[in-house]
Amino acid sequence: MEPELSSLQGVRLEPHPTARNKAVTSRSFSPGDCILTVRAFATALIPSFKGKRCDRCLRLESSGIDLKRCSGCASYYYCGPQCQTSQWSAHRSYCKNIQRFQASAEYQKMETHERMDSMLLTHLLAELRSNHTAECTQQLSTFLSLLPRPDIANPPPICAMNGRAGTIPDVNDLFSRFSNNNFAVHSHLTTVAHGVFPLASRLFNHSCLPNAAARYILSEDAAPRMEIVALQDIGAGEEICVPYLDPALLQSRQQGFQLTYGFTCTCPSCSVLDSIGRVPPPPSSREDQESLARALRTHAFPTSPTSTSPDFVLPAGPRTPPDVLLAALNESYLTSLSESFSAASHDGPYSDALNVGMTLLALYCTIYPQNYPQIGVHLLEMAKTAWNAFVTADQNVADGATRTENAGLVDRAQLYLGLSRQVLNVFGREGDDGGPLDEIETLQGLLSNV
Ligand SMILES: C[S@@+](CC[C@H](N)C(=O)[O-])C[C@H]1O[C@@H](n2cnc3c(N)ncnc32)[C@H](O)[C@@H]1O
Repeated sequence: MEPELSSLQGVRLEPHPTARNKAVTSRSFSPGDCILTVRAFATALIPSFKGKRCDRCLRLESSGIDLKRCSGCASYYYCGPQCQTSQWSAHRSYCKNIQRFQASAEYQKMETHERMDSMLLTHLLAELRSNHTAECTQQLSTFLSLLPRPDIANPPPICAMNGRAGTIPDVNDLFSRFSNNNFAVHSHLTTVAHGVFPLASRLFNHSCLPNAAARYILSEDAAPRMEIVALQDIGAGEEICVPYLDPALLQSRQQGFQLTYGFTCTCPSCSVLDSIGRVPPPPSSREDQESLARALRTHAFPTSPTSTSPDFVLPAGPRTPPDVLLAALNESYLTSLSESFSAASHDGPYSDALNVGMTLLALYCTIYPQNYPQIGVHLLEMAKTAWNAFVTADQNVADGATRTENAGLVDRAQLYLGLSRQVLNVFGREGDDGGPLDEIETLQGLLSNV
């Protein structure tokens, strides 16, 4: 058994019929419990964050964080001498070569995802050349024990390295474990980097109705940490699954599992979609769209009197939709609801935003499992929209809304904010300072002063 597996607490591996192994709990976990915490073996910033985040700890430049450029390559940025020093032993092997490599024709002709792979592989190899600690040896042993991707592609070009190499595994062996064992590192649910976390890869299979999710902790002078958080009550002996792809990719996700990971998902959500076969397109007439939206809201919130009543509750988890709702499971329906909500919640009319926002919430609750963070973030956006509608209330009255409707907006903002807090407290904080939980407190302060 790999050394890292023997010291695990609360989780053990068991055989899985098609995925080799599965991680099961050896005790129960409650929502919000941290099941596992692991440090990144290697990371690479996504290009749009280069120069805006520290290349070592990934923290964002801000009033308290002043990034300094590496004077050797002028391509890497650090939040301070501690991050630069601890990265130096690995960074120095490619520091003098990285500019030439990234300007080269072979790098320039690569697609964005290939460049990400190239940089992540470069960083991983540099780490292996420079780091001979017991932790590094363990992480390498776990990484090499991972299932290789199904169709082994050629590794991308990597940056030339200086200095002695020591014993390093073959690049093909490393790369064959890359794409199916690679995590998007996020801050406030926005992807900022890709990272290799071997133990988490070894343990967790995918489900589109996951009972756990990964969050990322960024702290000064440390490689980012991944924490696997329980989203629901998980009994002893249950499998722990995380989402590899966004479950909202209702039609495209199965192809993603096949191409990138080489498996067919048979989770309950995929089984329902499989039994439906071809999902009809969303209706085109306004009348049919409204009737679909109404039916979806009734399906998602059967026990709630109305979406504005103080008794409004979120469902305990998604239920299979009846046939009349099948068009709502077309991926394009979610896209169009999101776009309509986003446009109206920024520019108004806010009443339209709140209306379409409730339909989008109903759809999220039909797709995502209970306490999924995207549900909480959407509820926060709903609360902000109700607040914006309230603060522009005089204008609304001029536009024909009654004063009673406007007074109800504060109660609605409060209701959505409470539900958002309930969901996001389970996922907890991740990434940079600030973020949704702080925004909730700011809005709470404003609401309390009305
Ligand atoms: C990150 S590894 C997961 C750990 C893996 N079970 C093991 O024993 O090492 C990813 C690989 O596990 C398999 N896998 C993950 N989730 C699966 C699922 N829901 N159904 C079937 N295979 C799955 C696929 O082969 C995938 O490429």
